[in-house]
Parts: sequence; structure tokens; C-alpha cells
Amino acid sequence: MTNIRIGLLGIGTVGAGTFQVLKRNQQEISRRAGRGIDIAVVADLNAERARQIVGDDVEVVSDARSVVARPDIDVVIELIGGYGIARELVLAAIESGKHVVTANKALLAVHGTEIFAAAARKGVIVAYEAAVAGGIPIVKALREGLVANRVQWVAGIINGTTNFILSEMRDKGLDFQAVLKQAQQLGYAEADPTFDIEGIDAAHKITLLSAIAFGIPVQFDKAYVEGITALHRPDIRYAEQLGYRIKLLGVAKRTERGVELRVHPTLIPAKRLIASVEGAMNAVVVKGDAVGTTLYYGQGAGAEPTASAVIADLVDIARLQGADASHQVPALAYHHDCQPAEAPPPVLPMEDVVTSYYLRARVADQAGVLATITSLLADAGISVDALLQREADEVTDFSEGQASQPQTDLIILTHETREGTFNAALEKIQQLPSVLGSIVRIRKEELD
Ligand SMILES: NC(=O)c1ccc[n+]([C@@H]2O[C@H](COP(=O)([O-])OP(=O)(O)OC[C@H]3O[C@@H](n4cnc5c(N)ncnc54)[C@H](O)[C@@H]3O)[C@@H](O)[C@H]2O)c1
Ligand SMILES: N[C@@H](CCO)C(=O)O
Ligand code: NA
Repeated sequence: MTNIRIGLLGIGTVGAGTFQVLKRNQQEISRRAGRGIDIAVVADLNAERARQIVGDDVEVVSDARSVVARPDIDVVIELIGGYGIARELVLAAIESGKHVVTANKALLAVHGTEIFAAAARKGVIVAYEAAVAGGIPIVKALREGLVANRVQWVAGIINGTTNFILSEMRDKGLDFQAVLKQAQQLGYAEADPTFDIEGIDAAHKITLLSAIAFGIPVQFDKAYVEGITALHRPDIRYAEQLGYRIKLLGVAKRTERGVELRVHPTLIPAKRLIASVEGAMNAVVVKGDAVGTTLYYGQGAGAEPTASAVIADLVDIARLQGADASHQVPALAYHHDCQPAEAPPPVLPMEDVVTSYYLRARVADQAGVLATITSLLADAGISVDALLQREADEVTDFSEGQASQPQTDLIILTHETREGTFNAALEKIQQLPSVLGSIVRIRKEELD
């Protein structure tokens, strides 16, 4: 069989990793693919740096547009990132009948409907294993290994940068900005790191997983997104004292009313395996009705772990190239021409999400405060699961005068309730004169 010819667009962190792993493991990869895989041309705005990485045997150009239309290229690997030129290049490659491999979750979470429809029309593959949880083969697991299941929920630590920040802050007491800088130097962070710390990157990934798991369209605009920038150290400590770890979690859950799609800091029981996932590592838990709970763990970011997924997609394509498109695994796991009997379930607004909560209120240390707060919760039908009272040790955002009175931290874990109901109760508690400063609220998932 002839070698498959690749156009590699963007040779930064992931592109360089892909080039190096392909070179290092060339023979083995070719034997598995059943044919040779040649990087025929590399396009990067920084052609000089690209040349240093690939040497003299590979053609280097600076104009990526010149690659996507070339008839001698079979597959385009898009590793530039972003929504702009990346979208244009991917659509142009599809239009000229080329298969595409991309690690670009932002692009697919926002423009996936358009891109996957264009690929289906042309009978080409758009493969994106590297886009979700880097080297962990979670797309393959969900689309193929778990195909028999009605998936109940998917929950994951799917942003390496934020997990790295939370781990370093907790273990070494390091400052947020210093750890973020380290994550950027290690090549984990997005070009715009607010995508990481504000939860946007994790939301891109859980959006893709929700589409694969539940057969719903890719709907990033419906995802609830909350990052880690408002997390305080005392809450990380109190959570530990209650037997929980705080992680930035992406959650996609099937309910009778619709699909929950959300990213936020979350208390997870410390006894769950996923609670021990530290540093830039990722983990995804999938619960299926037949298989039960399954866990996937590995490096979710970085040059070679991500390259591992890019090359796995390449090999899939090399094995399938020339075959009838009906042999392809559908991009989002469900065949385009097999419509469901009912319309796909809606993504629920956040106030209709049902979960449990951690709340911390800094209160005046006086009789009756706890009883007032718990009775406001009880009035709303919210039952308390656990309580903790701790001497306040870090004065935060109180008005003058409040800081001088005796105060204490009240920490309450609730049982499950509707978010809208919880918000209304929280508003009433916040207005109590004995509550000093803003109440902290963090969602909690048992993941059982
Ligand atoms: N870094 C990771 O750990 C990781 C993991 C999974 C997915 N991703 C995704 O992979 C993609 C690439 O990420 P990265 O970390 O390698 O980024 P990077 O910034 O290191 O690399 C991007 C490369 O693209 C080049 N480039 C930019 N604009 C270009 C253009 N118009 N034409 C040609 N080249 C251009 C840049 O010069 C650079 O070399 C992104 O979509 C990212 O979200 C990254
Ligand atoms: N910025 C991403 C890269 C991997 O998708 C992360 O930190 O997880
Ligand atoms: Na992956």
C-alpha cells in the first residue's frame, strides 16, 4: 500500500510532539497502520523554528492555506488552535476531500455542527481524540468500547492547567499566578490561559463528551461555566476536613427532564479514585447502565501525551483510507441517517440542575445564628447532611466594624436540591444581619 501523506499545520507544542513521536516510533506505527505515514509538508508562521524541528528532509512553508488544497496531501493535521484560520483551514481541507485530525476542542465545541456536517457530506473523517483529555483515549472509549450502554453520566477532571494549579496551591501553598506561569512554561495552558482558569476549556471538552454520550448536538453555548479564580484556600481546607477534595469538574448528566452540562469547582469524596488525580493529570468517569462505573486516567496535556492521541487518529485514518464512508465510526457516535424516535433531550438551564452543596458563611459568633440558617434551609425543603463550625482565621471582605466582632465560620453540606431552590434560600441567608461578608457556595457530587 502507498504511504499516507500528511500536511501538518502548526508545529508548536503538540505539533513538535507529534513530529517527534512519529519519527521515534515510525516502524512500529507503520506496521500497525499497515502502511507508511509521511509528514510531507509542515506549515507554520514561524517557518524558521519549524525548520529547526523537522530538519532538511521535510518541506516547510509559512502559508497553511497553500497546503489544504494540495492534491498530493491525504490528511491535514490542524494544530494551530483557535476559531479563526483553524476553522477556515479545516473546512477547506474537508471541501477538498481530505481527512482531518485536530486537537482543537474550542473549534469543535463551537463550530462542531457545521464541521461534522461538512465532513459527513464529503465522506471524510474529522478525528479529534487529542481534543478531549489529551492522551487518554476517552473519545474512542465512549464511541466504541461503551457503545452498548445507555450512558447515565460523564464527569471529569479535563483541564490539566487548573488541576495543576489546585494541586500546587494545596500541597505547597503556592500563589495562584506563580503556578499558572509554571503551567504555561510546561506547555499545558491554552494560548489565552483564561480559557483554562475560567473553565472554558473544560466546558469545550465536556460539551464534546455530552454529544458523544447522549446523541445531542454540540452546544457549548448551553454549558454552565465557572472557573477556579474565586476559590479560597480555607474552603479547600474545610472540604478536606469533611472528607472531600475540590476539583474543577466537567459534568454531563442524563436526567428525566434533560441533560445537565456544567463545569464548576466541585467537592468530590476523598475516597473516590478520581479525587486522587493530581497535577496536570486528567481523569474521566463514565457511568453506563450495563458496564457500571468506569474510570480513564492519564496525561491530559503536554506535547507527547497529546501527540499520542493525534497519531492514534492518524492510524485509524490510514487503516480506513479508501474504504466506503459507511465503515467509519460516526464522528459523534450516532449515525447521521439513523434519527431517534424522539427529539434529543434539551440541555437544562442551571436553575433546574439538581446537586448538593457546600456552603460557608462567616457569621457573628452569637447564639441562634446556626438555628436561623438551618431553619431557612429547612423552610426551602433543603436538608442538611453535615455541619462544621470553625474559628475564623482569615478575615475577608467585610465592612469596617464587622471585622472586629467575634466571628466564626459555619460550613454546611446539604443533600440534593434544585439549584433554583438553593439560590433562593441562599439569598435569604445572605441578608441575615449575623452573616458577615459573602457566602461561599461550591457544588458537591458523590460520583457513585
Ligand atoms: N498544549 C497542549 O497540551 C494541548 C493539549 C491538547 C490540545 N491542545 C490543542 O492543540 C492545539 C495546538 O496547541 P499548542 O499548545 O501546540 O499551541 P502552540 O501555540 O504551541 O502551537 C501553535 C503553532 O501554530 C503556529 N501558527 C499560529 N498561527 C498560524 C497560522 N496562521 N499558520 C500556520 N501556523 C500558525 C504557531 O506559530 C505555533 O507554532 C490547540 O488547539 C490546543 O488547544 C493543546
Ligand atoms: N490547556 C489544556 C490543554 C489540554 O487540552 C489543559 O490544561 O488541559
Ligand atoms: Na483524548
